[in-house]
Order: sequence, then structure tokens, then C-alpha cells
Amino acid sequence: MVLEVRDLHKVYGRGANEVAALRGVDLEIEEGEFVAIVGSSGSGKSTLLNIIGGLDSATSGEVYLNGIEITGCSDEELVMLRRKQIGFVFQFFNLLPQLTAYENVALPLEIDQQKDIHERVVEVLKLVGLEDRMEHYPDQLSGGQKQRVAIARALVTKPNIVLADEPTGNLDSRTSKEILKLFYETSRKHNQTILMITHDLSVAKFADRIITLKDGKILEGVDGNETL
Ligand SMILES: Nc1ncnc2c1ncn2[C@@H]1O[C@H](COP(=O)(O)OP(=O)(O)OP(=O)(O)O)[C@@H](O)[C@H]1O
Repeated sequence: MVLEVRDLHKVYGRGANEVAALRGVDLEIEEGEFVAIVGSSGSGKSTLLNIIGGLDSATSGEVYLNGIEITGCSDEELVMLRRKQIGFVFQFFNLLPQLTAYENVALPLEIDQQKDIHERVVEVLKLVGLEDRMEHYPDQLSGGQKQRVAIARALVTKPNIVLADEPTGNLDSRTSKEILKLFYETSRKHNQTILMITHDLSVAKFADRIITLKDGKILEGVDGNETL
């Protein structure tokens, strides 16, 4: 099991301002699975992803990544965990504009002082189909190409899990399909575990499994499309 979430709760604010964003979430994801979490705005998707990614703390409950309880980690441990075990892909790509595609992808390996950086960077850029755009800067790339660079950057450290937050939210439908196919193939061919959140069921349908969140809880026994 790559990811295990146990009875996760998150409460924001206090007193009259209290919001229960997660109300007892249980979740298990196996190695190589491509899982989508769907739910309407405010259902708790980002909160769940942020806690799994070590970017936010839980009020109670546990999250285990590859058997390590991340809900019990210190801030320093979380920094290392995010660097080595988690790849992030965001809606707005979050590339560094002053670095080329190659340099953006190499950065996580350089921060980690890894060896054989060149081979690995070229390998993932080929994987995402951008070997002929390595020296381009983000503003010389299309939206889909930028997202491919971001995916290459997420994959380059060989993370246990890739967390993708509305990865196609800023792309047209044809480009979205290409990016979703890339996720699908990466999970199949490279056994990469991917957890993606989206409010769009047509996007979620590319995943192996769809989980529906509603009011901070997972809906049991229903397909995503019955609830959106
Ligand atoms: N920092 C915060 N402080 C207070 N309440 C928050 C905070 N972040 C989120 N919430 C509340 O928690 C609930 C869940 O929010 P969350 O962002 O996780 O939902 P979401 O499903 O990702 O929504 P969207 O699709 O609109 O991004 C919402 O009611 C939201 O208003």
C-alpha cells in the first residue's frame, strides 16, 4: 500500500467560524494506481490533498505514505518527504520562468545533490514528449507543454506518489486529454501511483478509480457520475 488515510478530520477556525472540511476520511491507494477524487467546490478535495502532501496539518487521524506516518512528522521531516517521496503537479504549472524546461526539471535533483542528473532529466523529458523543447523557457511553451514540463519535474525524483491538483484546469479539452493520457500511461508503464483531484467528472474518468467527496466525507457505494 502506497497511501493509507485513516479517519482523517480537519477543522478550520474556531467557535462560530468553525468549518469541518474533512469529517472522517478513510482511503487506501495501491502502487501503480491512478485515482481521481471528485467533488463539488468546498467538498474538501484540496484540504485532503494538502494534508496527504504534507502541506497542511490534520486535526486528527493518520496518513501513511509507504508505511511512514506523515501526520506524525516534524516540519523538517516533511520537507525531506516532499522532496524525495512526493511529486506535485498544479493547475497553473508553477514553473520557474527564468529557467529552461531542462533546468526546471533538473532543479529537484540539483537541490538533492543527486548524481547522473543529465541522463535522468533527458529520460523524463523524452517520456513526456518534450525532447525537442529542452532549451525553451516556459513562456516559449504552450499550456500543454508547460504542464508536461511540470509532470517531468514531478516524476524526475521517482516519487512514491504524484499529487495532481486540477492538472487540466487551465487547459483546453484536447490538451487536457493528452495530459490525462500521459498520466494514465505513466501509471501503467512505470507503475507510478497518481492521485488527482478535479471537480470535472469527464477528467476523472481517465483514472482507474474514482472517489467522490461530499461535505468532507467519502460517498460509499456510488459512482462519481451519480453525485455530480
Ligand atoms: N484556510 C481555511 N480556513 C477556513 N476554511 C477553509 C480554509 N480552507 C478551506 N476552508 C473551507 O473548507 C472547506 C473545504 O475546502 P476545500 O478547499 O478543501 O474544498 P475543495 O473541494 O478543494 O473546493 P474547490 O473545488 O472550490 O477548490 C470549504 O468549506 C472551505 O471554505
